[in-house]
Amino acid sequence: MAMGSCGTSGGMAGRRHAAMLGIGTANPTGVLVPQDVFAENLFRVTNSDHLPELKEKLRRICEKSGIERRHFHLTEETLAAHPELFDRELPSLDTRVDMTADAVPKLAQCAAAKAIAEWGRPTADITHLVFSTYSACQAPTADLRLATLLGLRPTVSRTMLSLHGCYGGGRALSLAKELAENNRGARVLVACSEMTLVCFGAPDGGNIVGHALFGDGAGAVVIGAGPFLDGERRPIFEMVSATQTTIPRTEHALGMRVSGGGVDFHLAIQVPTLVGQNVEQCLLDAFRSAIVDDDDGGAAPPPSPCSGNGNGRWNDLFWAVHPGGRPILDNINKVLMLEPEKLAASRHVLREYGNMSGATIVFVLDELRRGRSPLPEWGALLAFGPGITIEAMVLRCPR
Ligand SMILES: CC(C)(COP(=O)(O)OP(=O)(O)OC[C@H]1O[C@@H](n2cnc3c(N)ncnc32)[C@H](O)[C@@H]1OP(=O)(O)O)[C@@H](O)C(=O)NCCC(=O)NCCSC(=O)/C=C/c1ccc(O)cc1
Repeated sequence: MAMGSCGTSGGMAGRRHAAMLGIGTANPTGVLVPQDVFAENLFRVTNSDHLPELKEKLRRICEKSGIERRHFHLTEETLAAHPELFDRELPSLDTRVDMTADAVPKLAQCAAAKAIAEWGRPTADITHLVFSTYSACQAPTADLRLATLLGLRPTVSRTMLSLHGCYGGGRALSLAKELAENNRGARVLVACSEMTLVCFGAPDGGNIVGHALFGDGAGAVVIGAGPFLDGERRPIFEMVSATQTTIPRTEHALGMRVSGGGVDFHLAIQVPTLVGQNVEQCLLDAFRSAIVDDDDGGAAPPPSPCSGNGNGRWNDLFWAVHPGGRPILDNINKVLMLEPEKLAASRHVLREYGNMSGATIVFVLDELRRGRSPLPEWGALLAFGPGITIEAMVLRCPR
């Protein structure tokens, strides 16, 4: 069924949408843990084998997670040298802050170097940096360290997003779109770098799902709006419109809190249902605010939700959905009546890396553009996190 159009809202002649010009991802090279031995390993290295029922529960959760392997910065050797990282009785925040201060921006550097190389222009042409992480515990913050590692200009305009969790990547991309479209010639580097060592601890009833889900990784994207410069590659995805929605009265459902033992997080069992119940309205709002790029010489207008009832029509799009957890993808699939392959990129990233919080959405975008078959012209990006906040973006794959 073709997406129709019945007059898109707010066509704006001459408007140039920001576009992604380079994408890079990176994972720590140290530890790759297969999910089927994760529970066994975790209980052994944290001296928790006296809790067999909890271990069995983690094993059950791992089996249902849709994850096959995850990368971690933290090694068994480091844990052996720092028992405070798994003994909640011992203060460990200093250790975590010291360890992440360098490791988080260095992982971001690996992803950013790839994104910049693909973009094709000198690093000095980056004008803005937006950095997102849940490991930001000190100032000067990780964005400055990354700027130094990459050799960005001292005039680069930096913004740090901290503790946004899994919607951090979506928020950073949305902010970069605004910066690129409203500052002529701006080239914005988005970097998201997430490391579980800031929240790692011995398993207890409260954090068991997080242990099964989260992994370490970094994603980076260079974003700019036309006119494009010599040497710049063809836009990968245009960022046509973006919305942020907070689901009312769901503050309790997802959260993080810095304590003496690191960052504690909380994931309510209702999160997949809440996301499923609210996602279609967020998408309708995002598509309503999409603007026709009249400059694009005959480009089709964005699909308009006012010309149909939504369901089924969503299959005309490509999908970049943050794989927060397997049931979240299942619920979105069901609510939007998507064909199974529509979420294949999200499921692939979940399977190969787990949930890398804000960085994950960059992995999904990277996976999508590497796919064998051509993508539909229009697509949707979704990311979720504490709030519950849903970031939605209408994307266009230039022809
Ligand atoms: C793999 C799970 C855990 C289980 O699969 P299932 O299909 O729901 O299976 P079951 O319904 O049989 O549940 C298996 C067990 O897991 C338990 N469980 C099922 N969700 C739960 C639950 N949130 N609590 C605590 N027990 C549970 C459930 O009660 C059950 O326990 P038991 O009967 O003893 O086997 C699945 O529910 C899942 O992936 N849930 C996580 C979804 C989720 O909230 N994702 C986070 C989205 S937001 C985001 O991406 C990041 C936020 C973030 C936040 C902080 C940070 O630092 C960084 C990032």
